[in-house]
Amino acid sequence: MSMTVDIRHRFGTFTLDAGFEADTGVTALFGPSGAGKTSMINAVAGLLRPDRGRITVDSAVWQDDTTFLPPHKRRVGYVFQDGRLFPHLSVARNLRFAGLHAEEGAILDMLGIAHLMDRRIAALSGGEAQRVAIGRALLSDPKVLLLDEPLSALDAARKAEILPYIERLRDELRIPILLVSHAVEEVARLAQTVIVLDQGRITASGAPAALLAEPGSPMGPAEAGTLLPGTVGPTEQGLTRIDTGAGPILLPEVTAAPGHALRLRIPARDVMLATQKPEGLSALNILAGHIGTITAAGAGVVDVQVICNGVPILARITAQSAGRLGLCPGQPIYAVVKSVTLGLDQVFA
Ligand SMILES: Nc1ncnc2c1ncn2[C@@H]1O[C@H](COP(=O)(O)OP(=O)(O)OP(=O)(O)O)[C@@H](O)[C@H]1O
Repeated sequence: MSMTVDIRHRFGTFTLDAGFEADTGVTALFGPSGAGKTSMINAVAGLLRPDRGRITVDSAVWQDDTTFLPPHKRRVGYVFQDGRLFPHLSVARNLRFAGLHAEEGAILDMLGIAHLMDRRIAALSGGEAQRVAIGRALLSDPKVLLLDEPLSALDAARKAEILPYIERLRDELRIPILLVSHAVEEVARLAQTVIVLDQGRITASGAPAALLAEPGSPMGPAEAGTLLPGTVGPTEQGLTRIDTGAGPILLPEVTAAPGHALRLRIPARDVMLATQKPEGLSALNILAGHIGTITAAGAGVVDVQVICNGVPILARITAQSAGRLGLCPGQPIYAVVKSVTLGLDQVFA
């Protein structure tokens, strides 16, 4: 299944003018507050009627110059930031409001909420309530699932609890999922494709790893970094070795079992460079490589791509340091990764 969205709409001085295609899986709409993310998904849901637009889902036209399907004729599941459930009613009653569906059991299992049916919404954790809200959206058998910052109201522990369920939806539902988010960690973990919106326009799109690895990243210069696939190795003295293409990386104990595949996020600002192999350093991870590109990444800073065994790692240093060290492409270099910055919140499957 796939959808195409192309919208132009004016709110006073703000103009939304953006188009994209989304396939099965998660497409993230990413950008700062006021960029137009919610307006985009509201237009998909039919809650906003854009001045001009064309929206198609598979072969069905939801909007074009002569058509505008009202919201109830669009097969969308919409999950709002705050869930919008009826707090005084049970989970079962809340779900019934969406109507019954033959695959109900499978959806409840997929979200891990089957055992919560008799509980009142008010007695659920924030994460459980959001899973119920997603369940309610799915029970209408939508062609497209819209998630508007579904995790933003949750604390870190609840976020961690719900993320695997959203990953299951991504992997098992055969429909496009549009995820509105301004959290890089979330997008990096969940999305196959990121659409970066700024002031109503698309400024970049692509796989999160590719966008983050671009010097001065279009997802925000402060976010530039590396998403590095790895495999969990042995744990010794509280440190787990992750084997990556760029070399082994040590992390404070990782709970995933040896052999488990995961990805590390290494923010460019947490990587230092040394022209000689450092000795007597508290940082544990020193990767040998050579310099690929050196690109200006904002006022007084450069992003240096270090190629380690063919794998690029991004380092953010001051332009002054780059000059002082005499860095140039092709030069042998050591990337020093401060292991303390690789917390478990940045390690995910
Ligand atoms: N109904 C409306 N009337 C007038 N202006 C609106 C309306 N809805 C949205 N806007 C404006 O359109 C712009 C985009 O808003 P939108 O909510 O789509 O952004 P967003 O990226 O989702 O932001 P946030 O992350 O804060 O939710 C903002 O400048 C907002 O003030």
